[in-house]
Amino acid sequence: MLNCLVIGSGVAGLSTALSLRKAGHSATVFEAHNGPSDGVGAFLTLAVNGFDALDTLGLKEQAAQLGFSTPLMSMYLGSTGRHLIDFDFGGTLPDGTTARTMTRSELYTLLREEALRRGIRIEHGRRLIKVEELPDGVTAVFDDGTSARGDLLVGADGLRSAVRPLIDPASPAPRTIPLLNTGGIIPANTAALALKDVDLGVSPGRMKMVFGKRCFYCYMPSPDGRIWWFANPLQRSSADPALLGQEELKSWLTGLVAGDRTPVAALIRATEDIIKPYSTFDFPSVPRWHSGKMVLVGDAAHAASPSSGQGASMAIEDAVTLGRALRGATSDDKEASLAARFAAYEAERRPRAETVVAWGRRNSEPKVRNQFTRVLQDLAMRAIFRGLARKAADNFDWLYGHHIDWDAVPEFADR
Ligand SMILES: Cc1cc2nc3c(=O)[nH]c(=O)nc-3n(C[C@H](O)[C@H](O)[C@H](O)COP(=O)(O)OP(=O)(O)OC[C@H]3O[C@@H](n4cnc5c(N)ncnc54)[C@H](O)[C@@H]3O)c2cc1C
Repeated sequence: MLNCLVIGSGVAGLSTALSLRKAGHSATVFEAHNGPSDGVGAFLTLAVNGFDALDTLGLKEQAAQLGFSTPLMSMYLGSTGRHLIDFDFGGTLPDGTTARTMTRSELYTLLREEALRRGIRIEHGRRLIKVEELPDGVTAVFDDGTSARGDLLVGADGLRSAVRPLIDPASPAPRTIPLLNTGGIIPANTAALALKDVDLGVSPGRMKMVFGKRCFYCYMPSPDGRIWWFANPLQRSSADPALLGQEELKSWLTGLVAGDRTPVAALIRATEDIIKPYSTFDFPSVPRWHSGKMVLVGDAAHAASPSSGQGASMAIEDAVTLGRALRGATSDDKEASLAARFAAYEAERRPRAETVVAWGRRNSEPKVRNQFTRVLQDLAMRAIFRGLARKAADNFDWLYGHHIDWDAVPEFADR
């Protein structure tokens, strides 16, 4: 058995702690926030590959009750309102589970409660500032002057990881993506009143994605009457959008979508609390995911653009793979054995995670988005769009519908 210190209580940290427990180890999670933290953004869509990975932690059934099923995406051109194509959001598992959209707190609460149920301690208000590597383990030092001893340390501390530079001081800084993000959720009662004559053009379970000229946006109704939306403005405002008040924010955003033939302006107006636009980031490539007794998971290792819709699912896949790589390890093992296990984990995860990062980045460039829109218009005019787009739809499957046969992934001992 190993005594594992997990830094960060996001989706990566909590699922890694669960996976390590499942592998027979003890795990303690240390979180910088004073209380439970639900991360940035109001909601996320968990794709089928995320559910597949959760299944190995025994959580798929509960997770499949969260939020609402979102199996389909429909794409539209904002300027003409033209419907382009419907995509299957990465398939359906044999038992009928599809991608689901949920609030972050729903997913985090599920993971936290399961962690506590399995005897995992979550300690809040413990910000890691230093790690001392010892011949027989590690000591994590926190900013409140306390410390903790363990056999190994997992950096699940997100985009601005404190563990990453300890593993490799030359590791790059996060890259800003030219993609602002904003959005909101309209409660059912507001939606029923303010939007009663508005035709959304989609029903629950279908995410409507619109390529506007100056803004890319998505919205979807949930079965309980709420309406969820997010927007990526492709043009900056003259003032820093993060400093805009709600009314200024509404008029900037409605200006960006003016002329689009969709009801998004009404959605923006009906939202009481629009999320302040914030910049988004990714990493080109983190040279080393592990060193000595430290290893990275989740965004700390491979933050991808939100436009990939995959960061949370990738984090869960990491967690499961690391747990498998550490199965059977003990605190008596030599350091070389731990290094080999970490290397096996990294070899399994790096290619897929970095493909997602690269793919997300490509989709985040406004230039590419505009070109994509033009190409789509062009293809539509030539009336061969549908055939080609169907091919493109197949291309989504490697990402969202990717099914890892976890039983076939060799555990470390089998390699
Ligand atoms: C706008 C937006 C939309 C997104 N939409 C989706 C989506 O639809 N689907 C999807 O799968 N993914 C989505 N993602 C990506 C997803 O949110 C992230 O990939 C995922 O949350 C990463 O989880 P994590 O646990 O690695 O990092 P985080 O969630 O960042 O968690 C890291 C934790 O570590 C803590 N921490 C940091 N430093 C320290 C320290 N020194 N000591 C102790 N604790 C520390 C932090 O407080 C935090 O709680 C989206 C991201 C954004 C920004």
